[in-house]
Amino acid sequence: MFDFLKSISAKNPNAGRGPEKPAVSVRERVSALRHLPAFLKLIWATSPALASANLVLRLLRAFLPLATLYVGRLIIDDVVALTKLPAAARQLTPVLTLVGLEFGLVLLADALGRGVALLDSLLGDLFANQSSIRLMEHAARLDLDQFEDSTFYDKLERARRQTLSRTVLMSQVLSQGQDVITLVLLAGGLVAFQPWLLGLLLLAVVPAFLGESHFNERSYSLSHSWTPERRELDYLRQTGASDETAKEVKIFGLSDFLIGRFRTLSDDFYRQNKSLVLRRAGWGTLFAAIGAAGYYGAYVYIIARTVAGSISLGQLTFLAGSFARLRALLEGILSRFSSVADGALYLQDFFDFFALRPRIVTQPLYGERPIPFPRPIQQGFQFENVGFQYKNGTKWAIRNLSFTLKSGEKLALVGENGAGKTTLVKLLARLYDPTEGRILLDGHDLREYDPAELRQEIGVIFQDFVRFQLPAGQNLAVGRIDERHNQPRIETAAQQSLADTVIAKLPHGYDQMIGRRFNGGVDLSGGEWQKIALGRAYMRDAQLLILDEPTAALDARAEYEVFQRFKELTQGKTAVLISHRFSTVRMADRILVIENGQFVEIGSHEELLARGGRYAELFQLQAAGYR
Ligand SMILES: Nc1ncnc2c1ncn2[C@@H]1O[C@H](COP(=O)(O)OP(=O)(O)OP(=O)(O)O)[C@@H](O)[C@H]1O
Repeated sequence: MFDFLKSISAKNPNAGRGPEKPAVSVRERVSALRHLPAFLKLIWATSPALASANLVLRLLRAFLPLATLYVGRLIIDDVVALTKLPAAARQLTPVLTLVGLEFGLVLLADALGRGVALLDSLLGDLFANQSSIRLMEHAARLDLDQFEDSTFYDKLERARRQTLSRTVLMSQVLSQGQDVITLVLLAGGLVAFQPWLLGLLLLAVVPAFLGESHFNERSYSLSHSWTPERRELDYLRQTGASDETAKEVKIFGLSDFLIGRFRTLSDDFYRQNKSLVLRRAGWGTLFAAIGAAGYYGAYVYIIARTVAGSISLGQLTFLAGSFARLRALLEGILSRFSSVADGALYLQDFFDFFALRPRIVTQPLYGERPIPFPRPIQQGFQFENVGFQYKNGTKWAIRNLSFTLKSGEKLALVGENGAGKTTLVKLLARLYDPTEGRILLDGHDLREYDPAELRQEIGVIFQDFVRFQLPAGQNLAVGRIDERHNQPRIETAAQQSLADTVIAKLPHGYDQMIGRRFNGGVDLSGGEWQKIALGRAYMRDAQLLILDEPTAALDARAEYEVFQRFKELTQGKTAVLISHRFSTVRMADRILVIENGQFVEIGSHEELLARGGRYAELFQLQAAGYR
């Protein structure tokens, strides 16, 4: 009978598509149910008031089907009894009272049903909002390298995607409880009459349940194994039509290429899903027919007993009604069981994501507490044989690097593309921890400080700084977001970074929305954006300022002015500058030259020129370009 299960399993819908996740076993599905208590706890915590009201209404609602059927039975028996009386003796009042009672029960059931739906929807909305907030909060706590890992993205993606289906899961779990109570009550009536009818009932619904769970499992496996492709589809959709990419897509004529890839992937998914949906519909029809046959078998039996006179007409309606109701309930419960198990599998992704822990945490050598950050920094930072390898990288980005960044010093980093300059500053800001060696601050390993406190004391502007779609003032204030209402401070930072000249030209000044994504937004030129980003560093008021290619997009005059101010503004502060422009680099107290992640030389501009090494060579090369 269940050959279809084997035949379907053999035709793995993912066949031929790279590394695939095996179909989820029944054991995995059942074991995923263990997440339900934690899930219900989360729902309860969302709003105990709404959750308890929901439970009370559902409990009341669970009793109504039995009560309604029972009153229906009394009505029919009364009517039959009345028809047997002489016309003069027929009293309608008791029957009408019963009809009134049934009417009341129907109204109550409807009101309770609506109440439950309302509470489900309110609770679901609240829960979805809170889960999204928790997801964002948790993602913010994780490390940068976790974001660079594609399996992490898949987890995040699945956890995020499931926000909506989790609210569906919530009402499914609650409805399940409600229906089980109704079922037990109705089954009690049926068992009292003829226990084997219950067996017939099970026989009628079990095949449908097995079919449902099988297809749910296939559907989950398909959807799970397609997570990376779905991310790619989203990426293609975004790249094919967004303000950020439109320019290059047009110039390079990329739309056919992008659409072609999108079409191939989406057609492939459509085909696989279609075949699954078709098989599901086919088997579903057959199982529904089996269920109906079971019902009519029981119906014939009950009719035969009524005709034989062993039960009343009212009992006939009650039993036939109970049987039909039970079949629908049982079918619902069993098929819901498999979608609950299915939803619980998704819960696994949700809890898996929350189980991820950041690794960049304080690791105090002595005692429990991180050591307090020095204010001011006394000696500075010391790299001791530092090596770093990206998790997904094949070679060392930095190796055997030792040097000192003295307190108050302005250090420039020089090296060719890919030499490891940005990696070095990411290590300084503890976005990553060294793979080998250590970085000391005032004699203590950076790992002994609280990472949040460390980052507060560091102002970094990366070359790929974010162009936030926010008003100009807030775009500067992201450097110190708790000061976003401090207008004088924002304006001072803007003056220091020359962003004030950009903002002065905007129609709404500091309130002008920047970026084209939102209504009324104005886009800026690359250099104008850079002045805004630079302003963030001045908002920060940190002890260590790191500017990674801060002036690459600035015109010659702006660059000159920025560096005139930079020297004044970083008086007494430690600063690291990364630049390919020697006009910028030469302003630093010392210059560290690195190549392939390794130390080459360090010294002032004059010292390095006099030495005639790599720096002198690169400097002459650039100078020759100007002659
Ligand atoms: N997130 C990453 N994952 C894997 N490898 C990376 C990552 N970021 C950088 N790399 C690799 O590490 C090496 C050093 O990169 P880094 O960005 O530090 O160079 P850089 O000196 O700042 O270069 P540029 O002058 O081009 O900005 C390069 O080989 C680069 O390919």
